[in-house]
Amino acid sequence: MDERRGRGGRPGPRRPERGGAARRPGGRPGGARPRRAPEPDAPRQVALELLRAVRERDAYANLTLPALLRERGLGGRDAAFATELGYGTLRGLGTYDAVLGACVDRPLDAVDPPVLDVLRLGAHQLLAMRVPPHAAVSATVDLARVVLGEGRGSFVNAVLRRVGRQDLDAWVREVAPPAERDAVGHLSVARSHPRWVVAALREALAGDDAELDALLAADNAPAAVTLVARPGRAEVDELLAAGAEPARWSPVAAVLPSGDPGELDAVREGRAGVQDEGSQLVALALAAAPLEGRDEQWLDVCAGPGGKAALLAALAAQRGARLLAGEVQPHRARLVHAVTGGVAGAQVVVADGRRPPWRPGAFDRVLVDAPCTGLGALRRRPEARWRRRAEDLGPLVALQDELLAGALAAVRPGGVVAYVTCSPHLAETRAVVAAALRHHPDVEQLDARPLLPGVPDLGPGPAVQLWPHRHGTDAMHLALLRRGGAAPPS
Ligand SMILES: C[S@@+](CC[C@H](N)C(=O)[O-])C[C@H]1O[C@@H](n2cnc3c(N)ncnc32)[C@H](O)[C@@H]1O
Repeated sequence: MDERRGRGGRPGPRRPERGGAARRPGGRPGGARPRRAPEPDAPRQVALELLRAVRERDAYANLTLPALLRERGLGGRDAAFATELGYGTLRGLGTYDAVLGACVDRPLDAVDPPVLDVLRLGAHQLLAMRVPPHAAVSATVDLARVVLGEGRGSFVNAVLRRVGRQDLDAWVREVAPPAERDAVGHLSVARSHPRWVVAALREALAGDDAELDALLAADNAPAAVTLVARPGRAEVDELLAAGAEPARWSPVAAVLPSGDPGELDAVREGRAGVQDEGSQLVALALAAAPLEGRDEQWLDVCAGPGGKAALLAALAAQRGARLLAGEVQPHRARLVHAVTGGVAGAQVVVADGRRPPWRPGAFDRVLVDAPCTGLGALRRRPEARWRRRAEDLGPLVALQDELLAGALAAVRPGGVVAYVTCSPHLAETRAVVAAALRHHPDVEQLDARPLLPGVPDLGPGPAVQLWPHRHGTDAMHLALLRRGGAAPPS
């Protein structure tokens, strides 16, 4: 099929309706109307601009989309539609490209990238949204005509008509390798994750393919907006009174079912914040870890942008302890300052956790929330799975090893280090901890599971592994390590 062939499109002007049938304006008596370009459909245009920004500028979708919505003045249902279309298309790219590959008679990388963006948007509407098929095709073709020109419009029309000939399940049966022959390849296409990511998650789930399927499906669903009431500064009841609902696990969490969290007083005033429940649970676990002797100085080695630092600083202040938050990037250190600034004893310093300015052995509790692949937070970052490469692992693991060694040097004998990643990848979790235990014979790993009271299915221990499909949280990993030796007097 040639995208430049023919001048397709429908006769006469049409206004694409979001989610509904294309509507014809009232006809004029007496014959032909001059041909007009279709009117732009703002939510679809916004979704298309989002795809382009991610593709061309490596933009972060979760930062770009809100700005585009503001710029276009979109709110309410239009904003929700643009969000579902843009984020859903980015998440589903792997599946949609496999389908489109069967509908276009050339390799997809020979299709102009802007045309491919439009085709992907059309495929998402046809295969995963409740948009009537004729409206999905006509509104997307109109978008192509407005943005790319008439000839591209007829190419898009022809391809999307092929896509629409069967539903998603039928397409997956046709284009994915059979699960019996290639389970990883099948799930990679069916659940739209890169093959190396599926293989890594499968290993982390000990090869249980039913659980793996549930995890990959959970990655494709938007995460709930979870709030944290920072202890001593806000109460969960205040969040509930403002429209939030009780959360499942964290005693300081509430879930906001709809609306802008920035409109809640407690969030605007920094007494509460937006934070995944898994992140809350690992910070609460570090604060609750049993400790002999002094409990005055806490350290967060990798604090930016500051979600866990804000919670730890509040918990420390309640007990008369103080948090020092380190962060290597100055602009991220400023973000940490913004969320911890009002808390007694909290301090922020720009520092490299591998060559830190603080005294060895000075801290009683240390958090190292290490930079990682982020494979546990794919629900929140629609494009992240396509951006990460398996080759990123080596340098990240080397950095994680060094940062954990730095944290173990910073903690006093008898003190506790929490090693945390928002990735369940075994190379970033179990292997990093095993290497640290090998290199530090005086360090013992504690069973972290009892420190998350009431949370089931945390894995075989001693580390904790949370999962989106089991707990509704990001896939946070927590290992708790205690440095040996006699505790200093309190
Ligand atoms: C996973 S994020 C931490 C998230 C943070 N704990 C929170 O809850 O908001 C990792 C952070 O480590 C920082 N980082 C990377 N290398 C570092 C280093 N060598 N020393 C200190 N911080 C580092 C990154 O800039 C990033 O802000």
